[in-house]
Amino acid sequence: QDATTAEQTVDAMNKLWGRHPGLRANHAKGVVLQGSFTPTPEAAKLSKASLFAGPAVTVTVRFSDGTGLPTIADGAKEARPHGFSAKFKLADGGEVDMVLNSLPHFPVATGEEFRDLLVAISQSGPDVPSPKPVETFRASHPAVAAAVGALTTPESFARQAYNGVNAFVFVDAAGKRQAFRWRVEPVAGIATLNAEEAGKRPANFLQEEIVARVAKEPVAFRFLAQLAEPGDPTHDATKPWPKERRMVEMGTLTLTQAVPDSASAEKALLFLPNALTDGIEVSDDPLIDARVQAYAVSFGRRQ
Ligand code: HEM
Repeated sequence: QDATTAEQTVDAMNKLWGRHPGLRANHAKGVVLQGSFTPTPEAAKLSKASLFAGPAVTVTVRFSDGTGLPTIADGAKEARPHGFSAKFKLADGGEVDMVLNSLPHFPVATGEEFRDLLVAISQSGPDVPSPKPVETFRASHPAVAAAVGALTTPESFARQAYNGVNAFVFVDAAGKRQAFRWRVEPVAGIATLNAEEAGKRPANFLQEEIVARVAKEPVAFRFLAQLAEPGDPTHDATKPWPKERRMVEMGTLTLTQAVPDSASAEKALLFLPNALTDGIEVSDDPLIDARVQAYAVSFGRRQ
């Protein structure tokens, strides 16, 4: 993907949601917490990454609402998908990032298509006659309706499952490669609100609830890797793999405290889907590079 696509994508986000100094072009509203990740013995068999060799490492997590609107209500339909970003601090000084959200799969397969979708939305205001550009786009991209239709509003950031959507590749000590997708499940279980309940909640209920919850008790998530079988597409994030694919338990993340000054912490943070370590690699999914470029453009604009 050429660099202009990323610029055009962030331009489209800024047009849709406004440009807010110091804040992210997408997932602008968030909250930062801290904890640790403990790998399972199975994890070390799949990947030689030091992250899975143990002992536990420190992790910074940012939960977020969708869109670049910094004051969006957490219960709004547009605040979905909710985001989950994690930065693992390795013993060797390196870092691994995981940038997940609550979509079961992505609405489009490439960065160019995502830019086109955002542009179509920005050209489809209430006064535009049908078929609006976004309606035409959705008609030719059925994965959009399937992805968006599966979204829900959680009762808590701690009661939501998050998906990696993009495929990555584990490399084990013998050099064997295994494509996988991340799935993060809340130990407290999934709990969703219906539209009416979500609409009645205070604007910051998810942000405030997670801070209050972690002050009382640790908040834990299971990290699962869904393993691809030969023939499963790794280059197309619109295509979920069959449900019966093996899910390997890779470890548990336990959040133990909110970061005292979340606003300044999130300003300094940049999560990149290709920030990996020896033993975890990118796949042939073109969205990964598209994301990396767009996140860098957004980061540059929010300095
Ligand atoms: C071509 C596809 C995509 C583009 C262009 C895109 C673009 C962006 C941009 C520009 C930001 C703001 C980055 C920053 O300022 O740090 C962002 C944030 C984010 N995106 Fe994406 N995104 C894409 C796909 C995805 C996918 C597939 C996921 C998850 C599965 C995802 C999850 C997130 C999350 C969780 C954040 C907030 C990061 C944080 O907490 O700092 N995005 N995205």
